[in-house]
Order: sequence, then C-alpha cells, then structure tokens
Amino acid sequence: MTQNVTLTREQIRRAPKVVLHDHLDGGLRPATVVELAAAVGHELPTTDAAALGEWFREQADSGSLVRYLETFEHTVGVMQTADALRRVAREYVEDLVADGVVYAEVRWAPEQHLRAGLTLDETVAAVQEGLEEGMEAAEGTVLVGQLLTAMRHADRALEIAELTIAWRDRGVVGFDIAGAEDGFPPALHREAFDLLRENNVRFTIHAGEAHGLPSIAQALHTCGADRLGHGVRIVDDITVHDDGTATLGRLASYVRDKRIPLEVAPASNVQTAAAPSLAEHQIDLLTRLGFRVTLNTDNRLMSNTSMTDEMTALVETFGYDLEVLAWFTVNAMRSAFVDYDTRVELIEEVIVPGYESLDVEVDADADVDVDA
Ligand SMILES: O=c1[nH]cnc2c1ncn2[C@@H]1O[C@H](CO)[C@@H](O)[C@H]1O
Ligand SMILES: [Zn+2]
Repeated sequence: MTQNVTLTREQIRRAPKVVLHDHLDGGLRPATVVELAAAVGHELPTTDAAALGEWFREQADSGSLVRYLETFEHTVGVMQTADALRRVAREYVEDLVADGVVYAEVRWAPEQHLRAGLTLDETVAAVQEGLEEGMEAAEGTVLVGQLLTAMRHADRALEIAELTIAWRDRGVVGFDIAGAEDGFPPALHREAFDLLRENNVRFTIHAGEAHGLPSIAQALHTCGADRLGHGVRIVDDITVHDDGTATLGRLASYVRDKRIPLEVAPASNVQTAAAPSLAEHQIDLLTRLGFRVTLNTDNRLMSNTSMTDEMTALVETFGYDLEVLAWFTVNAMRSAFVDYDTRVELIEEVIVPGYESLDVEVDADADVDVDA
C-alpha cells in the first residue's frame, strides 16, 4: 500500500487521469463566458469573471437537478457560433492537459447550439476542429473523443443518433442522453437506442441521478446502455448491515457482476442532492464492493472542480491512496468508447507507468498493482 500522508495535490495533478463524463457546456472558463457574452450581447448575472465563476457554483448548489441545469442557459447561450464552439473546445483541451488528463470523452448536445443558424453537422465540425487544435498543441499527450448528447425532454434523439453514426470515424465515439431525469425515462428515446445498437455504436445514459432503480433498470434492459451516467442510486438496491457487510439485490448484483461502468461525479452529486454529502457519498460503498467505479467531473464550471480536485477530495475524505486512484483510472480507460487497441496502449504505456513513477516518489517500497 502507498502512503497517502505524503501524497500531495501536485502529485495528484501529475497522475495520469481519464474522464468519461464531462460536459463541454459545463466546463467553460468564466473569463471566456464573459468575453463571448460581450461579443454576442448575451446578458449575464455579472460580467466580473471571478464573481461569475462563484455565481455558477452557488446557483448550481441548489439541491435540485432541474435548478442546477438552469445555469446552463448562460453557457449554451454564448456557444452558438462556430467560432465560439471551436474556442470553447480548444480551451477545454488545454484545461484537461493542465489537470493531468490523458484521455477524455466530452459530451454536449448539438441540438442546443442551433439558435444562430448553424446546422447540427456544423456544430459537430466546429467542436471537432477545436478539439483537434487543442490536441495538436498538446503534442499527443491527450486524446479526446466526443459523445453526442440528446436532451431527454426534447424529441431529437433519433437525429442525434444519426449524427453520431455519421461522425463515428471522425472524432465521435458515442452517444448520451441528459437533462431532467425525473419524468423523462430513457425508454422515451428507444428508437434512437435501437438504431445505435443496430449500428454497433456504444452509448451511455444519465440514470440513477435524480431518479432511482427503475431508471437504471430501463437504461440497461430496455435501452441497452453500455455505461451509466452517475448511477449512484444503485445503492437503493444494497443493504448495509451493522457489521459493515452488504447484501446486494438483483439489480445491484447485475450491475456489479456485469461490470457496468458507473460514471460517478462526487461534487456534482452533492450539488444536485443525488448524494447527501461528500463524506456520505455512495462512491465509497461502491468502491469497497468492487463495482466498476470511474471518477468524473461532470461540470467543472458549475462545481468549480477538476479531476485533480475530485481526487484530492477523495484522498482527504476517505483516505484513498494512489492504488485506488490508479484503479479508478484504469476502470475508466477500460470502459472508454475508443477502440480496444488504443485503450490497452494507454493503460500499458501511459497510465500504469505514470502511477508507478509517482508511487516510487511517494513510497519507494511500494508496488502499484493495477492489474492492467
Ligand atoms: O449531471 C447532469 N445530469 C443531467 N443532465 C446534465 C448534467 N450535466 C449537464 N447536463 C445537461 O446536459 C446538457 C448537454 O451537455 C447540458 O446543457 C445540461 O443541460
Ligand atoms: Zn452529466
């Protein structure tokens, strides 16, 4: 075991990281929101970048997913031109690199970016250009794929599924549905999921965040999701006994046995009240029980977070060591939608050596056992 007493934030920052659940329109720099808003005449609650960053975090701290989502009006509102989308995507990659991320899947909803006349296809092209500019500037140290999101309260999922298929060899690696979960079950978009499965495209579904077990069951069984966005309410199907042992219900067993990846985002879950607090967050039970847990940021702007912050908070709250951080990272890389060869290469050549070299720094006698 490694000695987390000496694991510093800077070491955590340098650890290779993988993020599977991160919204492009939830990760803008506050200063960029201010500049883009001025250019298009979008009215913001404040035009001071620091105050605006604080405003997003406070508003998102609402205890309700629906109110949390209202804050996106001010990011989506300034991301309506090809130039704005390209810039946001490029800066997104720069910020990932600074955070030590080596592989990311960035999700966003093309249908929300048509107000100034762009077509769906043009929005995806603009984001892809920005991502490629960012990746080139990073000289191959980070790989980013797009996940195209359809909004669950709207009716464009089939079109977005078609768009995903059209872009699958040009930077898009999968599909997602997002938005208010309560009242909008995933099966509403069954046609889209059927089309994706017929075309062998993988997808994730936000489920088990604002709604519980029925939403998770439907996402998996009716829709065929490969991963669960959040999925933390799976704990409703787990009974923890006084001696610390746990009994899993059928659905929880299915999720664990089938190694369904859970895209867990602790800071976001606390803000939307999907988790009562960080100390009581479901991630610790799910990690102890060996679910395929991955760690994610969800919305870096709304939660004022980063992968480094999320990892640091877990180290401080639960005493996790480098081995657990490496486990989250390998879990995520194994669950990524990019092709298998790329996943193996990143695990063997970047992630494992990265954690091993940090481990030597932290504790010269330790081994990192990440079972690649
Ligand atoms: O955690 C979440 N749960 C559900 N929907 C979300 C979450 N975070 C962001 N979005 C929604 O996804 C859209 C596309 O990126 C965002 O505009 C926001 O409305
Ligand atoms: Zn999300």
